[in-house]
Amino acid sequence: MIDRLIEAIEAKKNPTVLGLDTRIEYFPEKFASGFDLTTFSGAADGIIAYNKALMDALFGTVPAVKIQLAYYEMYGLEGLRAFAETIGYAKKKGFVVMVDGKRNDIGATATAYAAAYLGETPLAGENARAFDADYLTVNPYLGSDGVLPFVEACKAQDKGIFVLVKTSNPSSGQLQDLVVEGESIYQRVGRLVVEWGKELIGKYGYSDVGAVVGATYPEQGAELRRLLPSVFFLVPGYGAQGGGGKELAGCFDGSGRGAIVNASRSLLCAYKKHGGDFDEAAFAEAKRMREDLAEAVALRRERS
Ligand SMILES: O=c1ccn([C@@H]2O[C@H](COP(=O)(O)O)[C@@H](O)[C@H]2O)c(=O)[nH]1
Repeated sequence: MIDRLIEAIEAKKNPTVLGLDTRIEYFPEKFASGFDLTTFSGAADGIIAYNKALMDALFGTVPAVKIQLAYYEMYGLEGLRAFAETIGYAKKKGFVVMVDGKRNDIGATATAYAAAYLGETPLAGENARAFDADYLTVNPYLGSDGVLPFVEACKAQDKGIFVLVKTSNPSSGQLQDLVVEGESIYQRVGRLVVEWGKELIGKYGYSDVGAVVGATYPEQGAELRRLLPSVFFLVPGYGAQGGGGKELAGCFDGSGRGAIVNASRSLLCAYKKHGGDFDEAAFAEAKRMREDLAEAVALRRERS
């Protein structure tokens, strides 16, 4: 999977993920008036239409989408309908599809999560795909037996995972920065990620088992880039959380690979900044973000 992700980024010359954390409060008034937003079903129809319009506007320039499950679960079964339809449409448009669910549990249950998002669910006599994502985010807190079922699914199905290593939120350091046996927890998790992914290295030297590294901690991003040369980064925290610009140079490697950067609210609500229609404004913001990241990559190349 990782080779396909890298090639998609290179085809679009853009290491950006469109984050589909879509909620009805983001809809501009004119768009909102087309749906019955007093019901889950109307909200789901609106979310599907909003996502499709954004994907239609951005598929030529952005290689991947990240669908944040929480924003679909909050609309109940209808939200899951919107989630499934968004995955289907994203695939039709050629996006690499990441699901941000931060899943984990004991091994047996992790196997069920892996079947749900990356693999196949056994039915009487045959298997079927529930939600056919390319990538899933995974929480490492339960240790190896909670992660290996996802790694097995990556192997069997040519999929990928991003394991939480250094998250973008303000209190991420409360546990992740604790020093244990001479290294921080996030460094230790990073080393485990290398271990988990060592049999899944693709032709560019990166593994299907990647890491989530927050844009809001650029120093740790650069440190982890040096420590974990085979680990590809999903970098959330751009825009609305304050991350971005040349600070992100250290997340990339000397050839400009190694990371893809997510932006959700700054693209979903770009019309509030740029004016005009929400899809056109998202396109303008995606172009600006691509230029911003191109500067970060150029700086990284200069330094190598
Ligand atoms: O460390 C992390 C891990 C995941 N996220 C998720 O990424 C997006 C960010 O949304 P923005 O609107 O661009 O801030 C959201 O789905 C988070 O749950 C993260 O932010 N940090």
